Amino acid sequence: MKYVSTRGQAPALGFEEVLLTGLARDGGLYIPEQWPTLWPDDIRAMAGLSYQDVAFRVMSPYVCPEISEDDFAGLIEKAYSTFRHKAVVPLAQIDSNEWILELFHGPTLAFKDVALQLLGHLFDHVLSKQGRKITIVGATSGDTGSAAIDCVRDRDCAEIFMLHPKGRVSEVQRRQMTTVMSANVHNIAVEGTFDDCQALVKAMFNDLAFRDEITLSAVNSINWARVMAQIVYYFTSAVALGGPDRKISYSVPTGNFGDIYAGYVASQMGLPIEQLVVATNMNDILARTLTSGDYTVGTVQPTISPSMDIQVSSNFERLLLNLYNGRAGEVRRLMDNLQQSGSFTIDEPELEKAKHIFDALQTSEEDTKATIGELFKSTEMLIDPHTAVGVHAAREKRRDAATPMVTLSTAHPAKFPDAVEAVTGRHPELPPHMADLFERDEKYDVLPNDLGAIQSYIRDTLN
Ligand SMILES: Cc1ncc(COP(=O)(O)O)c(C=O)c1O
Ligand SMILES: N[C@@H](CCOP(=O)(O)O)C(=O)O
Repeated sequence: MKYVSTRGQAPALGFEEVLLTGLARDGGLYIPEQWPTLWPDDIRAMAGLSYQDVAFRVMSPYVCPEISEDDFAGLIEKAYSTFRHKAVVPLAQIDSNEWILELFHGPTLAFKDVALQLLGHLFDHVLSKQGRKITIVGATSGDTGSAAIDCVRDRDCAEIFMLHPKGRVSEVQRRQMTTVMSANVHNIAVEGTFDDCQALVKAMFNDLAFRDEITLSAVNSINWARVMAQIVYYFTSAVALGGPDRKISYSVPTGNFGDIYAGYVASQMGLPIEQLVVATNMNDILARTLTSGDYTVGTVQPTISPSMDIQVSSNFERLLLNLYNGRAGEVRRLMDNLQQSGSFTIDEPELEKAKHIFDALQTSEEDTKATIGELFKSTEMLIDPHTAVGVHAAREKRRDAATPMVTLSTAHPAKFPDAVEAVTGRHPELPPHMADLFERDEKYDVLPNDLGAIQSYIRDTLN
């Protein structure tokens, strides 16, 4: 499989180089040259298989034979052995024909573990084969950070620098990152928003001399391998609910558009998906764009679902290339507009194409809280605020009550205890391996939102 940049001006790469490269050298994101197809019989044959077996069938066309089938199957086994649920991502029914897909049973209690536990093993495998070391620089609004740190902590092959927006992640999220004392882990609280952190990371990738000097790699969803691993759970959940002989709809709490883009890829590979609902909080740039075509960057507003407090949504660029049928010149035109004026407009035919499968809704803080409360009352289930945004949008935007609707439950409620307790009166408990989180020492540095300052910090730490 070859991968090409969304902007069409970087070399095509194989899987291993895409894994290590992160952002393409022309500023674009890598995607596969074509989608592998899984035919209805291939999908039907997934019924009753373990998550690991389905993961192999879905991902191996992207990875093998560059990594041998045996090695890849072994990496998958190791990656999902750390999950607390045998099904890895179980489904829970919340109403008639309505489900949540629990993606938070990994070590750091968020859906990011599903991809990042695998990424850690892929990095190890490829880097030891090539005898190389990398420096990872990532940006987090709370969840990618701890999941990425967990997957590379104490490994010789990587140093990791994680940028989070100071004061804008939950205390549990911050402590999950800053209480890791491993020598290869470096946390930086940036005086800015998540968008600032992400822009700093992209600027480091676009500084080609710097990126080569430190052998820069990515753990954010700009890395194709992140998206790839997230495709799998659309297949496992659809098959459990009668796919491919029945269409399934999904509602996905959305920020950087990685998780829902993985659903779009699943549909392109052959999974019959009726509808993908883009569920945003008050930071509604994606809901606005998919309604009117106008992508205009606004100011980030803090919410009770902080991991989605994002305006500049990285993976939307991947969808644009698909909507424009691979015409990278069109993506460059839109991205140039974005850089120059802070906005772009999707052309009408491409917007219509998107609307075939995507619906979108912005959920207010009040509706988020009401959904947490309502679900607790009707099912005794505690859900986190991100999941609540998804459930609310699922209920408002559902096209057909006969089609099963699955909301991706992206984080454990104990990551956001204050918001959940305020509504339900019930304190969601952290699992035993994190029970002493609030007693652990923290280690992090605070830096200004300044590229030079952060590059110097990274250079000084590495030397
Ligand atoms: C808990 C949670 N839900 C939803 C999202 C949104 O996912 P994506 O950025 O892939 O759209 C994030 C982070 O991005 C998250 O941490
Ligand atoms: N919500 C994310 C933001 C980063 O998104 P990513 O999927 O591109 O890593 C977070 O929790 O850090």
